[in-house]
Amino acid sequence: MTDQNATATDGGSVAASAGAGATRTATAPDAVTVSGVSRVFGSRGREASVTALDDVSLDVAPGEFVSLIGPSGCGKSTLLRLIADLDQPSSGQISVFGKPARRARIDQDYGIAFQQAGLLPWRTVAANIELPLELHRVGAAERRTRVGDLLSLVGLDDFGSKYPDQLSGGMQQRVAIARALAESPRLLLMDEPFGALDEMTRERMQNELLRICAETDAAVVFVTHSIPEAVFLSHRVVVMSPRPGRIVDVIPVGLGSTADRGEALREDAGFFDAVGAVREALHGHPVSAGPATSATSTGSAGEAREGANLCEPSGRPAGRESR
Ligand SMILES: Nc1ncnc2c1ncn2[C@@H]1O[C@H](COP(=O)(O)OP(=O)(O)OP(=O)(O)O)[C@@H](O)[C@H]1O
Repeated sequence: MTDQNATATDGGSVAASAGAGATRTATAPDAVTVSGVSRVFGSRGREASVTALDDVSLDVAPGEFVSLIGPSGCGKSTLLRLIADLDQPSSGQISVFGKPARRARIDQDYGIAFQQAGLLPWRTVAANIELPLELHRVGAAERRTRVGDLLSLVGLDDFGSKYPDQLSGGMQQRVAIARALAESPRLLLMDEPFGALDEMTRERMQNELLRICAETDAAVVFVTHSIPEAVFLSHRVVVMSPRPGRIVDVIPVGLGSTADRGEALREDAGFFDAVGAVREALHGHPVSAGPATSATSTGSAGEAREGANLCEPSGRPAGRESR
């Protein structure tokens, strides 16, 4: 595993190559490879065209947790949709586990969870979770077993027969995550899945997501506006510029494996250092690398904590290259 990272491309954007914290073998393809991808939305009538993404390159290793963060409209959701094959790039290539994105979608190589849980209100919790299995003609007995396992995994054993409107927002989101995991994907694509939750529920969900990732070893591409959330969850935080969206910095978070992360991390000095580093990068002042020590140079824990209160969290930068 390389220690990350990021290399400047001709256009000034940063190519983020898979790295820290995940297990890469010589033969396994990356979970996600985005190469020189741009997305230009066409003009309508008198409206000018919109370049949502410009020359974005990003690799995500198997089992790696990568967050995308950047100002509103910088193309985070667009990038996630391209990876999920819900939209096509104007130029560049995307592969998922070495396959074209379309093939990966057909093969159900990934699960998706968005900000709105998107549950079907007329189906019970169990029936929502088993929907992807039903669509792929998995037998009833196997579906029942799998749904039972998933309900346990997300801590909803007693709620399988309830309907979505009988659950809290956090519980609904857990159902959506269970559904995304139904086919044991090796990759999860998550677009602000906790954005609508209160802070306490959100932190609990973050803990659960880490536990689930540790258990399933899935890679995750996670869109968020919260720096602390990105830092707490990720092996690397990818920082994007205002439109046209480019990757301007990639910050490795050296806070250990997903399995080792717990509540105590939120008070860890390394966490605040990493929050500070991401915040600086977001404000256009990427901090030069250096393992652990360089993180200290991003500002005091107190300053970083202030940054966290402004919007975000995560781990100690383990050394990176930037533009
Ligand atoms: N279907 C579309 N047609 C035209 N423009 C689009 C379309 N989808 C996205 N855009 C534009 O592309 C840009 C990037 O949008 P996107 O939703 O990816 O940003 P984002 O970073 O996810 O924003 P936010 O953080 O606010 O969710 C925006 O300017 C948006 O208006």
